[in-house]
Amino acid sequence: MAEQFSLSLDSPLPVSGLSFRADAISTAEEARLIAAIDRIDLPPFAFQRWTAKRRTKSFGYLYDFRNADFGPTEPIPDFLNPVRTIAAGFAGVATENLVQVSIIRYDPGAGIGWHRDRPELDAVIGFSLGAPTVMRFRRRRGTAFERANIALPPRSLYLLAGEVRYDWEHSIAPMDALRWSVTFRGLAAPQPG
Ligand SMILES: O=C(O)CCC(=O)C(=O)O
Ligand SMILES: [Fe+2]
Repeated sequence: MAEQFSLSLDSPLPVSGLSFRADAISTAEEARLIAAIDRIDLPPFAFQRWTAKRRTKSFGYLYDFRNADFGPTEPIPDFLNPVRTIAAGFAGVATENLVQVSIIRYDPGAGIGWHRDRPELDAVIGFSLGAPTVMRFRRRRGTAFERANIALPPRSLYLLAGEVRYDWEHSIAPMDALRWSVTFRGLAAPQPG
């Protein structure tokens, strides 16, 4: 039978490798980021021949889901420097290690389906702006799924590393109000040999 966890902010985090910080940025910084993001052209996410409702753009490195190409792309814009520094401090890595960022705009009706982030990059560190949402986690256990949720209020920050990054999938149900996310990813540790 699948177990259902529900999380309030002062409960211990239910999945190993998951970290969370409320109020990681000020409301003024949130407004500054949203205004800067709104000046960027965010195309709808394209996967093979489909397009999704969420709009997204990556900087630093790009995994192109249309053709599975992974490689360098436009540099991370300067307006993201303050949050890049905060994300690095939160994850305990050097700022230069956060080589990729993806910006997503979820208009009403847009969500993100169950997935694990691509393995080309390592830690995943995400800021939430705008409407609050819930990130859902699941991992297969025999014939059922073990499940967990975390509330993502605006201006909060989460880190997915280790188990939650590699063993669990995550998703966000279609939103009913506008939300943006700014997600930094770190270089994977060099493989031995
Ligand atoms: O919007 C979010 O916080 C999650 C984004 C996400 O899961 C992803 O870009 O892989
Ligand atoms: Fe993801």
